[in-house]
Amino acid sequence: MRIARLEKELKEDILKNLLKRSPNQYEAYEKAVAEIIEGVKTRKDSALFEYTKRFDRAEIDKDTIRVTPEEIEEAYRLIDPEVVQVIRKSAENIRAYHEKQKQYSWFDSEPSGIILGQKVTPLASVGVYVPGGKAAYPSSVLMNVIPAKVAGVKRIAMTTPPDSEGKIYAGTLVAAKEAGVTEIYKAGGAQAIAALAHGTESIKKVDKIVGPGNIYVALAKKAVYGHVSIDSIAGPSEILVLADETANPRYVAADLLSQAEHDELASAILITTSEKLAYQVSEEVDKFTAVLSRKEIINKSLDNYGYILIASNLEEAVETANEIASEHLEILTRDPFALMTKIQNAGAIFLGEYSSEPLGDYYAGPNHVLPTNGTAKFFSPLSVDDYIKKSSIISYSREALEPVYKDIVRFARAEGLTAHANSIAVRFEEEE
Ligand SMILES: NC(=O)c1ccc[n+]([C@@H]2O[C@H](COP(=O)([O-])OP(=O)(O)OC[C@H]3O[C@@H](n4cnc5c(N)ncnc54)[C@H](O)[C@@H]3O)[C@@H](O)[C@H]2O)c1
Ligand SMILES: N[C@H](CO)Cc1c[nH]c[nH+]1
Ligand SMILES: [Zn+2]
Repeated sequence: MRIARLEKELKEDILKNLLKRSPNQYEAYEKAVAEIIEGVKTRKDSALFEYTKRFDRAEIDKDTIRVTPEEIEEAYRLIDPEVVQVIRKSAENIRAYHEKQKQYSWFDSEPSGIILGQKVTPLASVGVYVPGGKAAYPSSVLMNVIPAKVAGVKRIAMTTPPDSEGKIYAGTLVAAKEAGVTEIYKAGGAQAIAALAHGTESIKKVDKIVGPGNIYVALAKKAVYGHVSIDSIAGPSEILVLADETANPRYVAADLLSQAEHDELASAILITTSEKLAYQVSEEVDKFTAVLSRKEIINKSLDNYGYILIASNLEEAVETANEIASEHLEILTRDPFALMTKIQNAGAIFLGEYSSEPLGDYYAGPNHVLPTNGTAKFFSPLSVDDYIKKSSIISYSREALEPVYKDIVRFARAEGLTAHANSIAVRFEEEE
């Protein structure tokens, strides 16, 4: 991996390079995505099937697009029962964590006759995109669906690309069944997002689309936003490791590669105060990569967005980490908790040498759909909040309104809105 000293210019170059991965920079893909969305919007199922044939090489029609109960039963037969057990345990952890995020309606009432409150309502329908191009992601099924179930969403329509035989990976189907998905469709990419947003003969429109995906998926979500709601746009995976001389170089290398293997556009960055560690990690990266099955993707992503940066001190390391605002941040230093308090921007923070990133991807419970491309500066992990909406509750009795109504009338008149003033004053006409 390339090793460099962390200097101001280099820091700026790296940030620019990382930001190139942002969906805002992908004009080249935008046109293709716009055409796909327009196609599905106007020609519905027929366009959806056509694009599925073109991009996934699968023959899908109105009779085969929706996954049947028999296909799900078959998936359970195909999948190793021990994997089913792990999916169940992991689902339990995810459910327990997200239950703590649940928000409840509340009402405050005062003796004067004022009731104020907030009513929490789950969204009625959600579309969950599960990526399936370069890898299958049963874990992402759990991460997207379980918070929706905890929130109380009734209709959860999942889409994921089929393989060239029109099938979906058995693990993805098992995870969907375990998590409680109500409908599963064989559709991927921008065409799936368009179908969920605009509806087709086979897929009914949803209110919100969530889930990560490649550049086509991300841009399609961006394009349909406003017509439906979306979660934040989770793009290619990222890891940033902050390490000092106490870190184990094999662990650091392994953790960097865990995210580099996702995608050629994934990013893996080490910032360390130890030059010795920098060189050791680079060696370990080479050794691991040589024997890893996804070495081609890894090599490309490391060439594109892999860096080992040597910082003069931990303050400089932390400052850079905050600017990069990585999706995942691992802290492998003498006192990780002390450093964590200085972290302003990161999607998920992993502390200590036994908290490797995949623990969060699969098992611990917090969501693995996290802000990428520097958006951890203002976005949060996917959560139960993404699946609810709130309504304000206001109720005043006559006794509560009477002492304040003239103030409200005055305020409305000050805005020149006499109908507003009238709607308050009309209730006290006899006192005027
Ligand atoms: N942030 C997260 O939580 C998270 C979780 C899992 C995966 N990911 C990321 O999601 C991404 C998954 O990407 P993927 O490609 O494996 O799967 P994907 O399902 O997102 O994309 C596959 C689809 O892309 C479309 N496509 C491919 N080439 C196309 C072309 N030339 N023109 C138009 N459409 C085309 C096809 O329709 C195909 O079905 C990776 O970047 C991975 O890092 C993120
Ligand atoms: N690391 C990914 C999010 O960036 C999530 C994932 C799913 N499976 C493995 N990893
Ligand atoms: Zn991962």
